Amino acid sequence: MSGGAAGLFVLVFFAPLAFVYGRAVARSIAARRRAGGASALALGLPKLVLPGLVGAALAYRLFVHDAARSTGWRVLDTGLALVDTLGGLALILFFLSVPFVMGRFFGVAAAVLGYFAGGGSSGLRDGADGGMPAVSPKAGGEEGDGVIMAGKLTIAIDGPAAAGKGTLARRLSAHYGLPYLDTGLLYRAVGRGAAAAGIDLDDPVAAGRIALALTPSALDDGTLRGHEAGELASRVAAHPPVRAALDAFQRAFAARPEGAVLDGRDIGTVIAPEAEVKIFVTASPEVRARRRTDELAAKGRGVDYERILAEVRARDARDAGRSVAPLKPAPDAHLLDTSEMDIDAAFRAACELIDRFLSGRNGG
Ligand SMILES: Nc1ncnc2c1ncn2[C@@H]1O[C@H](COP(=O)(O)OP(=O)(O)OP(=O)(O)O)[C@@H](O)[C@H]1O
Ligand SMILES: Nc1ccn([C@H]2C[C@H](O)[C@@H](COP(=O)(O)O)O2)c(=O)n1
Repeated sequence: MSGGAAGLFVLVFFAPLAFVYGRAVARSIAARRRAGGASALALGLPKLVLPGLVGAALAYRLFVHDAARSTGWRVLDTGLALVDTLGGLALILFFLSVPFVMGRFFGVAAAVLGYFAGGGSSGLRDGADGGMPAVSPKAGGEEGDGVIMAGKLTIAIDGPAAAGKGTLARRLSAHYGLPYLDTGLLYRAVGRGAAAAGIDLDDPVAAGRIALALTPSALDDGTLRGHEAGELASRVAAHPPVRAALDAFQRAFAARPEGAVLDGRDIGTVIAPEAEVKIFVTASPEVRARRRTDELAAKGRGVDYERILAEVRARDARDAGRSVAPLKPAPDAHLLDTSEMDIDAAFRAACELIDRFLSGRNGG
């Protein structure tokens, strides 16, 4: 076998091992990036120095060695001989060095492109990460309504209770063919889990433990969307350990290569500050309470508008007043006040904002 063919064989043979190692490198860069804020490229480049040198020596040995002739320059010839010897040594150790070199390059490239960004702090894993299935990987299994997009599009929707975030987010997800994550559902599952376990909802450590143990099956409970689970959610959501435990899953979802739609309270400010489009949906407390009352009445629940209004106000105050990730618009969010808009009008207004962004990006 020629040197080139042997080299190709070695690369293909070690590709699976390099993939596994590279994925670990990408995850570690993603975790450090979240902790320190530096870019994936800045964190990844130093990791390429040693594998770069070893890789160059290996490549020289595998692909150039046979063809190498004297250049007539003594210093250069000595240098190349040294490189050749180093490559030979690396070849001897190739069981270690080839997957290491390939894996490092693959891992840094994956981290820069945003793959494998999940840090794995809770039992939840984003399906894009090769782990457990995502909450809603596709918009109800539909393709987008004929919208073809080039490049990532993450849409962050935030706003107070009953503002219409979920209604809008689901329609945008279907329209643009993006996966959707209702982040409130995560906090609802933790609140419900904490109540079921009989722990004190104001105990941050105990609630944090429930969040760490959360698995996707806990999200299947249809009653989580109810009013009571919302109140429990709002209480446990104020605890830093709870938010920290749910952080990696949400960030990984937002960082999917194609993008995603997420709705919640801190998507534009904390979870996906790099989102391409951020919308802060709001409406007056009276309008929101009216919508919620009508929604519950339509389900046959006897509800009192004044009580719902008081609860909406109390939830707003708790969500906006907490010290971690409070409800507030990101500085670059578009405000969408739907007090005077029906669902279709709110959807059209959001699409206008998003389409304007897309056409600007495409140079249109
Ligand atoms: N623009 C709108 N006009 C009229 N009704 C609306 C509008 N947007 C949403 N609704 C209705 O208001 C109710 C609350 O909407 P939705 O559940 O989407 O709000 P949300 O912000 O996701 O609430 P939560 O904070 O509980 O997650 C639903 O009954 C929905 O159909
Ligand atoms: N990103 C999020 C999402 C939700 N919460 C908390 C605060 C809410 O009152 C509660 C329920 O959310 P909903 O389902 O009504 O959107 O969960 C949060 O703190 N951060």
